[in-house]
Amino acid sequence: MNQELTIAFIGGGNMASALAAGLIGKRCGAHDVHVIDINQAVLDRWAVQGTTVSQAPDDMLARRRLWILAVKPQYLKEAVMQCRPFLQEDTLVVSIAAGISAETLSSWLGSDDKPFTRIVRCMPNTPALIGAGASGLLALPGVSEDDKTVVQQCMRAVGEVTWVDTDAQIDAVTALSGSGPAYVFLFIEALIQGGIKQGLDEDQARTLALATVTGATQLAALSHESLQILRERVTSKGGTTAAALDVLQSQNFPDIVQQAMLAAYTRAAELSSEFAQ
Ligand SMILES: NC(=O)C1=CN([C@@H]2O[C@H](COP(=O)(O)OP(=O)(O)OC[C@H]3O[C@@H](n4cnc5c(N)ncnc54)[C@H](OP(=O)(O)O)[C@@H]3O)[C@@H](O)[C@H]2O)C=CC1
Ligand SMILES: O=C(O)[C@@H]1CCC=N1
Repeated sequence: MNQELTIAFIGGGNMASALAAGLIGKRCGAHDVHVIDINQAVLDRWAVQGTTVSQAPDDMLARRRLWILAVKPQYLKEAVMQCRPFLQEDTLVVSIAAGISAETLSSWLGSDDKPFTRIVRCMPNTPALIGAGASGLLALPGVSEDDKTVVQQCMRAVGEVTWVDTDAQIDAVTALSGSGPAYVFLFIEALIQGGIKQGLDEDQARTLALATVTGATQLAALSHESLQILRERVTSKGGTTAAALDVLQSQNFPDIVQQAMLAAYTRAAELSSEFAQ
């Protein structure tokens, strides 16, 4: 564990909690983490874990090397402006906010003649809570290789990591893995409801649905075969799976998923232009 790493979460809600659950104990101790959140009930939940907390930025923030900006995009500029006076030369800023570009953050954190460039945009997801997350990362040019390593090691502590080159690609990561757990949860909910409609009780349907999605995912990850081959192995000619897949294909299931992803991507771009500069 790297005891040198000190972290501040600006915004201590769902995603900050998921990240901290993976980071505390692996990358830092609870006492190395400072949480700033306007909501006292949220802070009370953090304080019992042994982190320091405050409702507004203070000197503790200046003493935290890694800042993780974790408020909703709509509140990010206000939060950044409140935190900016505490920024140090060696502060490394990671923003997990959907849609807000690295360039916009750079202008908020810096001044016209000196934009702040030690910024990494990160798009994580909530399975980070159990160390099974997936994150996309984008570094501004001011980020050193050492800083990139720090961020990469943090995010590796909570799951898979991939670096991308553009804000548009971070929006694509948002549409795929950032929002993706919600699509999968909806699919599992539908499987459970389908099982119940066909006569299973809720516990049975839930157990089978979760085991099916986990098993299929693990098989896909461990197998050397393509997803298409794995799918075809389930699909006996004239059998039950073929009947089900016919319905999914005729309703354009792949297209529906891609339309949903496009809506997420488009919303990220909207947030970007709404809050730019
Ligand atoms: N949830 C997810 O799956 C993912 C979220 N993200 C991104 O993470 C960010 C946080 O999302 P999420 O954790 O879901 O949101 P939450 O609303 O759960 O958490 C944000 C917290 O920040 C607090 N807050 C608001 N304004 C300020 C401020 N000025 N200073 C300090 N704290 C403040 C909020 O208080 P209050 O509730 O009282 O307003 C809330 O407790 C978003 O930008 C989102 O795009 C990225 C990937 C996945
Ligand atoms: O819904 C959102 O906007 C955030 C970003 C990705 C997941 N949750």
